[in-house]
Amino acid sequence: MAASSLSTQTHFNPTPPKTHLGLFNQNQVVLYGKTTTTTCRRRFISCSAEDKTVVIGLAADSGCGKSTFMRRLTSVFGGAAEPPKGGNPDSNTLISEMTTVICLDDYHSLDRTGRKEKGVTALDPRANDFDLMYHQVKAIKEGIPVDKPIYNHVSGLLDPPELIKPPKILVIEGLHPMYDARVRELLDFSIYLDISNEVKFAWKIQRDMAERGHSLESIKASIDARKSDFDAYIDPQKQYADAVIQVLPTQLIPDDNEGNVLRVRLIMKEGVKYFDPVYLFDEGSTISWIPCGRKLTCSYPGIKFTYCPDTYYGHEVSVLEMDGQFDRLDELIYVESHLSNISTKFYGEVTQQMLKHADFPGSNNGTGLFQTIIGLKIRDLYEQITRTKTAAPLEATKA
Ligand SMILES: Nc1ncnc2c1ncn2[C@@H]1O[C@H](COP(=O)(O)OP(=O)(O)OP(=O)(O)O)[C@@H](O)[C@H]1O
Ligand SMILES: O=C(CO)[C@H](O)[C@H](O)COP(=O)(O)O
Repeated sequence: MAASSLSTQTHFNPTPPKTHLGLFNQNQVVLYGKTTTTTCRRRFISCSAEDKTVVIGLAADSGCGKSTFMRRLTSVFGGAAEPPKGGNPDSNTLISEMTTVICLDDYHSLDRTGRKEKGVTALDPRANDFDLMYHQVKAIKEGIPVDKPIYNHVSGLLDPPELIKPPKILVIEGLHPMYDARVRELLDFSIYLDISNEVKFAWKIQRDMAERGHSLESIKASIDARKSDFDAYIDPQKQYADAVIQVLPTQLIPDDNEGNVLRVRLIMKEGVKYFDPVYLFDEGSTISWIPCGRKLTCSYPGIKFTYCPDTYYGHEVSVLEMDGQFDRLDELIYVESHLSNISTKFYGEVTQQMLKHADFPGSNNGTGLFQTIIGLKIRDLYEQITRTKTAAPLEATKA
């Protein structure tokens, strides 16, 4: 089915007969309710290793900066990310030359009315179809196009599906990319955006009051209504993430309750294939650095970086922390020059990326800085994986 034919907004049952899902093989399209035959990308008879899509998972609660992060990530790969051309205007998918970002809300098995009737939130696994998510992400990873459902956030209904062709890099973003062990296994790299309750509340107010006309009480009520499911189903996923970006109130201003200045921690798991954690000055040491002085303009409360080894859910990690905010973004080059393993292709690339998107939320603090660095690490990971895949057949021929 062509994406261009998918513009109606009728109620649609997203659960395909299980038998169809069990049938697909390397040369089949995993469709919503039926399976058809196709060939892999690059006209191979069957999919070879180098055809396989690299899959990245990004987990966070709603309103925690996933879209902003995605814009920074896709920009690292160049080109604008846009919804599928001629498709459903309410599609949640973003496609660029190298990347396709799919929103896991599309795997809601209950629409807005269905959730209300059953008394479950969208965070509850019972409102989501993990079997379909698993089979479709697996198929895409293997180079097979899929017919993915669409959850329409405007109508609250499940729309007819859209065709997703295997990209070079697939990002699955949403509430549950690391919830189901089978989906987790498919991820080449995973990120969790861990936004503390105070900060989440401040961001929600900023967006939902200013942009969506919601009242303070209704925002509070919606956060409270999701809290127990968030704690039960979303938050535990951070233990599986290869990198966590944790966003907390500043410690530079005693008893700060403004929420404007942030303390942001980049928690990076050690021993992850194709991922070398970033470090400050000296790998593995414990460092505290206040760069404010001649090279960096800092108004109150200044900027403080820390770097140290730690453990996180029983894993060895490196933690890089930035508390405070930049006054002048162009001076970030001074900080960048003291960071190592940032996977840049030229001196100043982090600063250039940050300046390019100076208008994005978080560009003057650690959220923007660490999201940009993770974007560069993902590019590096992708390049290493593809290099390995193309080198492997050559090695085999030599042997
Ligand atoms: N780093 C940041 N600093 C300050 N505010 C931010 C930051 N990131 C996001 N926000 C605020 O949070 C709001 C939500 O961000 P964004 O749309 O990126 O989140 P999301 O997780 O994609 O949300 P949803 O899932 O609800 O679509 C933004 O409008 C902005 O007000
Ligand atoms: O947690 C969410 C992820 O974005 C949404 O609340 C969920 O997808 C339901 O969406 P809507 O509120 O538009 O019905």
